[in-house]
Amino acid sequence: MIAPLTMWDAEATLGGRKVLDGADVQVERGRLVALVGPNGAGKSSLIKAFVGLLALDGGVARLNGDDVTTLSPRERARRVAYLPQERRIAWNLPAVEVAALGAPFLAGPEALARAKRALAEVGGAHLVDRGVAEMSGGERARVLLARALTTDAPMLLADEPIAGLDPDAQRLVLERLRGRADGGAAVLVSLHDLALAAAFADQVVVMHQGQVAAAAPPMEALEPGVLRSVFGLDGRWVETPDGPLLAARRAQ
Ligand SMILES: Nc1ncnc2c1ncn2[C@@H]1O[C@H](COP(=O)(O)OP(=O)(O)OP(=O)(O)O)[C@@H](O)[C@H]1O
Repeated sequence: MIAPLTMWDAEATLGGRKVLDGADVQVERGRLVALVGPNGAGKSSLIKAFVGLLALDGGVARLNGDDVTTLSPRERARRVAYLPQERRIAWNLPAVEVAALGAPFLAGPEALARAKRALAEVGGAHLVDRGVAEMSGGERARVLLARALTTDAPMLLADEPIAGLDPDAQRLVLERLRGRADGGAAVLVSLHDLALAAAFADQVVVMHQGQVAAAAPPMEALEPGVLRSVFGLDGRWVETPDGPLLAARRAQ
């Protein structure tokens, strides 16, 4: 059966620069895939291409078998929840109303109830009635993540969902995303923390200069050769009872 999220041989250009250069990615139902890579590697571009916000020059991005560019915005929104890297929210609305925007297909009270549940899921129950313009960056990030979870779509793409969160919240959010995958969703998440990627993902896709440098179970994808050639790190993995730890220093 075809994976819900599939991208083949994707090519894309921004400002005259090739930002995707033959990228292949698949995310199966029930899987959490971590997208990692240095700054500028093309992670956001790849995620945007999946939701149809970046046009491909070549290749194809499919949502449940359909080329994303053939789907209406409404149909895209039904199929995929998207958390952009950009955390700006223009209006100072209460958190619950912002989170409810993730469920435009539901009646108001139902959307608000689901939004409240999603806020509680990400440790934001206390934020429900607070205006989003009067929040810290990490609090606002939780509200936007709740908006994506409110969608309840079978595919979930999150661009750096744990950036700016405290260590406890980082793990909480990854546990929730893991939970969505365990519940049957196809989840693709870009991350900079390689140890958390290794701890939570079924598979790690390493991007480098618009290409997929490795795609495999975490330890295999993030082997010392890849750590050195892609990230410039001399690194090795140490197994601990609490999960794998990365011991690393900048390569000389
Ligand atoms: N609007 C734009 N115009 C021109 N070039 C862009 C634009 N947005 C991104 N780029 C370039 O595209 C390349 C890929 O950027 P992208 O944001 O996909 O990387 P990323 O892996 O998500 O990086 P980061 O970890 O820093 O978020 C980079 O070289 C970047 O400079």
